[in-house]
Amino acid sequence: MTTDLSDSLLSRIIDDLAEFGWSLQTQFAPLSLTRQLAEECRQRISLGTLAPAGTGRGNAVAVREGTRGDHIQWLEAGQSPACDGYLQLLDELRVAINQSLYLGLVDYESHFAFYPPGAFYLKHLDRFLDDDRRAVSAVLYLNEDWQADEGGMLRLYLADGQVRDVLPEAGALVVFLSSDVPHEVLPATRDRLSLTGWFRRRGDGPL
Ligand SMILES: O=C(O)CCC(=O)C(=O)O
Ligand SMILES: [Fe+2]
Repeated sequence: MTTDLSDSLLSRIIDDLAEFGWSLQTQFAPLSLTRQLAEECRQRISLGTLAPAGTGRGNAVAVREGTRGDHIQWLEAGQSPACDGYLQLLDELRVAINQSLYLGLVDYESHFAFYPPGAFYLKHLDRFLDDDRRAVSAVLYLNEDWQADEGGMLRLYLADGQVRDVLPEAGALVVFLSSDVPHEVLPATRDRLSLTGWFRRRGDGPL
């Protein structure tokens, strides 16, 4: 298997997850890849293929402007070299997490997300009431030269009571335990692009 992620990067993420329940790697993906992904996201926005995100699943899915204002489109393998390159990196991370932390992660589901200026996502947990397969959340940001005064931070409420803000700067990957870390997306003054996804365990029930 090709290894595009360095051993030291993988160990930092795994050690952080085990010790703190989250990890931020500001230089996870190369700029060449995040530029292609940002370009692809912008094309999809202009083609109108991103749709307002719902919250919840199945019958519970509802587009509630008050809760989240992002537009999303799910990724599928084979759509573009950039998307496949990203999915390959995340799969490497999935295998490394399984080898060290025995989480039994079987796949990774991911979508492009576009927050227009002013859009936000209120404080929530990345777990559905009827589906506990999402175990580890991972978000890659695609925005070059993000300034703190432009807002758009991901605010994490950690188990030890600390609150941490993450800038959505291109190339940065934030990873956290889906059931343990409530978080919110603060409104920004500029477009905010990302790839948000979840490593999943095998489900217990018939779904
Ligand atoms: O974009 C982010 O920083 C986080 C997005 C998020 O929390 C979600 O889509 O569940
Ligand atoms: Fe979330």
